[in-house]
Amino acid sequence: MAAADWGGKADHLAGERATAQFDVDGMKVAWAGSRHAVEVADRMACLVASDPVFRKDTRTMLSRKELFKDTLKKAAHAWKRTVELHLTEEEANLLRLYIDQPGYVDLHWVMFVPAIKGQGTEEQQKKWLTMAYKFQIIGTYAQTELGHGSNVQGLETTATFDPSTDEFIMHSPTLTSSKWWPGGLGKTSTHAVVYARLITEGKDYGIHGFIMQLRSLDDHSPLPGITIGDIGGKFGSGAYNSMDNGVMRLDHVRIPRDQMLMRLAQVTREGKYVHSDVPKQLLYGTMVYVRQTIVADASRALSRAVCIAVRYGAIRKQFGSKAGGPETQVLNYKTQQSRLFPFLASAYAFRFVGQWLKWLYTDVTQKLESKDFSTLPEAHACTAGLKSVTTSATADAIEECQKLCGGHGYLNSSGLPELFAVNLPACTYEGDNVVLLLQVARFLMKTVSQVASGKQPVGTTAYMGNIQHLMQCKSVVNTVEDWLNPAAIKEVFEARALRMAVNCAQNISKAPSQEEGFSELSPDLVEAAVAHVQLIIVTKFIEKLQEDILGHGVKEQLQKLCGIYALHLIHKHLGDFLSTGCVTARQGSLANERLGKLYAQVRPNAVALVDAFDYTDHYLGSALGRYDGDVYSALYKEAWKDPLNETVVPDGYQEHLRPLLKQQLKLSRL
Ligand SMILES: CCCCC/C=C\C/C=C\C/C=C\C/C=C\C/C=C\C=C\C(=O)SCCNC(=O)CCNC(=O)[C@H](O)C(C)(C)COP(=O)(O)OP(=O)(O)OC[C@H]1O[C@@H](n2cnc3c(N)ncnc32)[C@H](O)[C@@H]1OP(=O)(O)O
Ligand SMILES: Cc1cc2nc3c(=O)[nH]c(=O)nc-3n(C[C@H](O)[C@H](O)[C@H](O)COP(=O)(O)OP(=O)(O)OC[C@H]3O[C@@H](n4cnc5c(N)ncnc54)[C@H](O)[C@@H]3O)c2cc1C
Repeated sequence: MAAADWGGKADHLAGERATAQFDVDGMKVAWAGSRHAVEVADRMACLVASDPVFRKDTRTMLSRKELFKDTLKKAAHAWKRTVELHLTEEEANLLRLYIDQPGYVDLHWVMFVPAIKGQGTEEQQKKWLTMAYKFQIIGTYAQTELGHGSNVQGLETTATFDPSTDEFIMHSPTLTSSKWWPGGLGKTSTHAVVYARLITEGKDYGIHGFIMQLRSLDDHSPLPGITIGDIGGKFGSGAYNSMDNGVMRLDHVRIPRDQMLMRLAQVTREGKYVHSDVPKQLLYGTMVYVRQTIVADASRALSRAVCIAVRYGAIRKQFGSKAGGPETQVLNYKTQQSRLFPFLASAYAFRFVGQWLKWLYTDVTQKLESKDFSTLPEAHACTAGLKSVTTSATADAIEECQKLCGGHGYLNSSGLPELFAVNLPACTYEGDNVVLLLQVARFLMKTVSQVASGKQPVGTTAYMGNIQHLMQCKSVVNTVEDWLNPAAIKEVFEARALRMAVNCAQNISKAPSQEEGFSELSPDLVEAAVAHVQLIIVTKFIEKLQEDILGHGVKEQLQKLCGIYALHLIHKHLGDFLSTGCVTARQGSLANERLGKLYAQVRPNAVALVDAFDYTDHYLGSALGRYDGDVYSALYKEAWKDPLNETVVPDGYQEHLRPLLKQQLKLSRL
């Protein structure tokens, strides 16, 4: 795919590609999940790359207004192409992904539609989704308020039932109850699922979802009683500024009773509150769904950054050998490899755990449909934990990739600043990462206490059932080669995670109350949660390697990457492994030695390993990450596109620069 994009010009990376020891096409299949997935992704990526409307090379130079209009244009064109080409849902989602410009459509498809699917009755779904699927209405997800985001139960917007008219009165009683942040709310959405406190018969029943029309379908003006606007510019140029995150205040706006999403609870004509026999946590179901998709987003964002840094590292040369030989490719520096290759391994690790999480989510959804709610807590813990660990690691890695590319990485034309700015908020939206890790910790503390009372844990906490062994085992690793053994790796990750969780549980039990103990221990709990989530990622990578993986050398490369992922974590978190007694200092240094050998083995395959992500130059959007490696011509060309270069002498010369220079010249002659 990328080769087609490259159009037959000189391949400055050909030498790198020639050293690959595996079948890149086979790796593309392993990455994408199936041959079919590669094929559909290729077709959609080409469709976007070849359409001038989807150009994005000057995006960071647009004003906010121009960028927003450009986003509207792209979204409308994407919809037109979707209809004209009769794209399937899978194809349409990929088309949107490769357009690569955050916009109202994301919220419409990723949150508004799933919220109605998950929380609406069949009748409500039929009515609203029919319109949403045809884009007759545009929806958003209006939960967060100016005063509360993480604490959903603290939201203040009210929905008071009025039995005399069979309506809810939607109201923002305070400034802090203003809805604040919903994407697409600012200027685009015609409808929203609004979360508000349900009040009926004088009683507050807490947060529920309601469908509200916000704007006229004739002239787009806000409906009476609704004040609405954009919340203002955000971090970075271009980036998330294409999205109209919005503010909304409601002044006693009336909506019919049947616009309360009634799958989980209902209000009768008389105003009686009736709760269905489903857990109330299903109200949070849309967040579980989106958190699961964000793990896939994280692996994609990380792989883009790594692709840019690896290709550029192979082109960029600094310093020669002392004997006056050729200059060294910066990718050959061991420090560059030890900083970059763990990200390469993490991109693959996150991709595979994301594929597994998608499976888990589908499995839980099927169980919920048959009223089996038993796996919901685990689904919540896995989605919250993986969303948190993968997005934090990704944001940090993109920032480091900028540094790995030196000065040129700081240019917008490297693609890295925008990639960072777009993905940084993933650490916050859909749940602040620390708040989510505390949810994982809560789940772990419950599991530890269940294990103590003899209950056998299942799923991702099944390892905790092996408590007798894991609390006292010592790693058998004795040589550098022993760290190649997946069972040895898994054992130390399990022992570390369990011991950290048990330590926390024991310390909490010493506190005056469970709540005080949890609060006091929260920094440790967050670390225990990270250890548990990293164990899940390592385990799923190891399990992936047990599948049939086709293609010459593909499995061998993945084994190396799996080793790098696990061993770099042991190196990075050696304090945890040492303090919990899972490994000795000597075993820690053997792990590091093994890591160095793995980096050397991956080096000749590095460019091919990022080629396997199968990104077009359009999607990558980087002068440094081009498939053909023609970096310097691209940087040079990109510079001239800057509006500052539209004139040789800059605007402002006559008013500010010329008088200054003349004045100084006059003074010097005195
Ligand atoms: C598509 C690409 C386009 C191209 C663009 C290019 C790049 C862009 C890249 C990506 C963008 C694409 C997609 C991204 C999509 C969206 C991003 C944009 C929009 C973002 C939207 C939002 O942010 S919406 C708002 C999200 N808000 C939150 O997440 C709030 C976080 N807070 C909470 O979830 C909760 O309040 C809480 C969990 C922290 C606490 O809740 P509370 O009720 O107070 O809880 P307790 O702690 O007491 O828990 C009670 C029990 O409930 C259990 N529980 C909690 N949550 C859940 C759950 N979700 N599911 C199941 N169970 C849950 C909890 O465990 C307790 O159980 P126990 O009592 O048994 O212990
Ligand atoms: C780009 C972007 C898009 C968004 N889109 C939407 C949208 O479409 N719809 C929507 O409804 N919302 C949206 N949001 C809002 C988002 O969901 C919230 O910002 C998020 O849930 C975090 O909540 P907060 O802002 O209240 O953070 P806060 O909770 O105020 O966090 C502030 C700090 O306090 C810490 N903290 C908070 N609680 C605890 C605790 N219990 N223990 C320890 N530390 C704690 C956090 O770790 C953080 O460091 C979006 C946000 C962003 C940035």
